[in-house]
Formats: sequence, structure tokens, C-alpha cells
Amino acid sequence: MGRIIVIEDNPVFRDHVCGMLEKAGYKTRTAYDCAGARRLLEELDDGDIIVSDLRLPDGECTEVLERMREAGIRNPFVIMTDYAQVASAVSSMRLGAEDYIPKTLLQEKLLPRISELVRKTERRHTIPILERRSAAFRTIDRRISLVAPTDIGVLILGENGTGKEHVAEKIHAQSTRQKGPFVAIDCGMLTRELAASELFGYEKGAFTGAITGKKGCMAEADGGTLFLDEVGNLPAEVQQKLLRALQTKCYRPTGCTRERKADVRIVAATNENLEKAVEEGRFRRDLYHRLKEFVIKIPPLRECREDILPLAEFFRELANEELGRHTEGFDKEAEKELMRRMWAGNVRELKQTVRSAVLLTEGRLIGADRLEAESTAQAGSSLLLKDGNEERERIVRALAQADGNREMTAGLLGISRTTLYNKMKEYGIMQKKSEK
Ligand SMILES: Nc1ncnc2c1ncn2[C@@H]1O[C@H](COP(=O)(O)OP(=O)(O)OP(=O)(O)O)[C@@H](O)[C@H]1O
Repeated sequence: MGRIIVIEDNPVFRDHVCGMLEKAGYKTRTAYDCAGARRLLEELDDGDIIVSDLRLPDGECTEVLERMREAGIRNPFVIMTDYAQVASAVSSMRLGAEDYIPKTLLQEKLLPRISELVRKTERRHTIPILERRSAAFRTIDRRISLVAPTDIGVLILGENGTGKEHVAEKIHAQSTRQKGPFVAIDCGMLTRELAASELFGYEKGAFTGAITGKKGCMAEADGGTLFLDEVGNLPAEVQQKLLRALQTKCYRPTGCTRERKADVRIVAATNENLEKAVEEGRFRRDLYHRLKEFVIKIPPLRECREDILPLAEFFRELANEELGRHTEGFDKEAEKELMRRMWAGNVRELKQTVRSAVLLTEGRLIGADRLEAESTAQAGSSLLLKDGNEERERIVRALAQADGNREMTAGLLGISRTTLYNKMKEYGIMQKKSEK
């Protein structure tokens, strides 16, 4: 976890903010003016987050922000404002500030916002990836390198757990937008009521309870890539709004009278047959065509058998590090077993199986008896309990155990993330967007 750089000229307020952050376990560094901030920024680490007062003795912090963004430094920047400064703070968001928080609301807003940003930053910097070398993936890599530098919309098709999000990140990393943000949103988690605000944001006072405005994913992804995971679940009203935003590069946040511009490249992914969703009237044909300008199909792991052992080795070493184990490999029987399985949950299931095998192994070699029973789940199917109440409770418990991380929760329950989303929707289990 990185540090929080607090830039504030009022020493009492600065100590107050640092105290709050340190009590929550964050390390802080401080500066009191733009010049000091610029010096600190020279030694900025990837995971650091900046929280700054808007008006500083030698200028506005937006000058620092602007300089950072020009230099391609994308660390999150949150602005603290007095009531009278809200208008300029809003305009600073166009320069790439993540958020502004009125000082009067700092107590309740700062820590949740910081923990959301920490999760996002950590996710981008800590998931190690193995370059897959199977014939199928070499073809996929060629397709990625062809499409990445263009602004063509890409639709990634594949079963759950095949690695669609990594492919989207790769497209972004090889694009001319690589210095811009990569914002991922799970459309499967968006209720009809939430979808428009999450994607397009809203103005302060747009509806009861909208005490501050919200930026929305479109604005967050401005200059970068917006990854719409499980795009087939996007509610109809939002499909229309998204299509318009793609066609005109303009959109209107809820409650806002003026249009906003957003230069966003969309990469979408789905595990369902969108063609069928179009025929059944659940997905707009025009949006479908717009999203699938270029299609990348990711085969299930069982069809890329050359990748199984390299991935298993990769996950074994990761798990060694994470769990403090010293396994050195799989024995012959375990290798045979890894190759024999169908991996209905694809790479995600392989990763989880290897991780728990590492945990269970005391010697150097992992034996076949340490590989948990094969998942009987068909991709996308549910294997939970028949009794609804019990099932709901189990999901809530698993979410708490996994500290809100949905991937880990799905892993604990032995189901795919999509099934988890659908179940959460079905049981009305709410979760904050930051809890991913
Ligand atoms: N090449 C790879 N190297 C290392 N880990 C990988 C690789 N591909 C996938 N994974 C891991 O497998 C899991 C599933 O990957 P990812 O979330 O990208 O799949 P997905 O197809 O987007 O899944 P879903 O459809 O459920 O959203 C993640 O934990 C991811 O880190």
C-alpha cells in the first residue's frame, strides 16, 4: 500500500487529516504549498494518493495536478474544499482530479474514498500475469497488438474466469491511451436505478440525497479505456445513453443541463450469447454492433491444454510467496490430474485449486491428493443451496470473510463471479462499488 500525500497549509487542519489517516493505518507525507508538493511528487510511488487543499499559499493545487497529468503521472488526486470553492473544485475534475470533498464532510467521506482508491490502485499494480504461450493465445496476442493502437471498440467473448479482464488491460496497455486511466465496471452489479449514476455521474442535488455530485465512470475514464464487464447485463435505459455517448462522445450526467465531453475507448466483455440477447430484445442491436467492431474470443482453458501446467507452476510460485510455503513443484500424478480435469471455472478455478494445494502441502512436491475435488459447475451455473434463506446467509458470510472482494467471495463459494452477481441481485444484497 502506498502513502497518502497530504498538501495543506493550515497546520491544525493538516494534523487533523493526517491523524485520521494514520489512525486508519495509512502512512502519510505532508507538504504545505505547491512548491513542496512538487518536490514530493518527484519521488512519488505508483501506489501513492494525493489529498490536497485547493488554495495554497503559492497558488492552486490544480497547477500541480495539471503538471502531473501532463507528465503522464496518474496517481489519484483528491481535492479538499471550503464551501465557497466547490465550483473551481468541480472544474478541477476536468483536469483529472479523482474527487473533491468539502472539508465539512471530511470526517465521513475521506476514509471511504481513500480505501476505494487504494483498492483500485492495488488491483492495477499487484495482479501478476503469466504470458500464455499456447497457439490460441499467440493468435489472441497478435489480434490485441493489431487492434490496441486504434480506437476501435473491442468485444471480448469467453466463459467466466478465462482472463477477459486481463485481455482488456493488455489492449489498454498497448494503446496510445496507456498513460490514461483504465476503469473497469461490472455491469452485472448495476441495478436499473444505479446504472446511469455509476456510468454517467450526477450533479449535486440531482435527486434527494445527492449532497455532493458524482463523477461517474465515463468521466473517470476520460482519455483512457472503459472496460464494461458482463455488458449483457446493462439495463435498457442505459444502453441507449451509452450508444449516444459512443456516437457523439458527449453525455449528460443526471440532473445536469449541459452535455459533458468524454474521450473514452470502450472495451466490453461478456460470457453470454449477445446475439441471442439481441434477438430476445434484451440488448440493443445498434449498441451490439457498435461494441463488436472487433471481436476477440478467449477459448476455455480445457481448449488450451498447453497453458495448464505453466499456469499451475506460476500460481504455485505466487502462492508460495503469499502463504510463506516452499513447494518446488507437482509430482507426476498431480501433473496428470491437472491435465485431466475439465476446468469448468477456467483459469480462476485452476488458480484457486493450486493455491489451496500449496496451503495443504507440507513437503516439497504437491501430490494429486492435495488437489481439491474438481468443480462440477458448468460455466455460469449455480451450485449453491436449495434453501433460499440459507443460501443468502452463506453469501453474506462469504462476502464478510472476503472483506467484500467479490472474486474471493465467488472462490469461497465455489461459483463464478457472474453467478455471485446474479444471486446478490436476486437476494437484494447490496455492496458498495469499491468492494470488488
Ligand atoms: N494469464 C494469466 N496469468 C495469471 N493469472 C491469470 C491469467 N489469466 C487469468 N488469470 C487469473 O484468473 C482469474 C480470472 O481472470 P479474469 O477476472 O480476467 O477473468 P474473466 O474472464 O474476466 O472472468 P469473469 O467472466 O468472471 O469476469 C483472475 O484471478 C486472474 O488474475
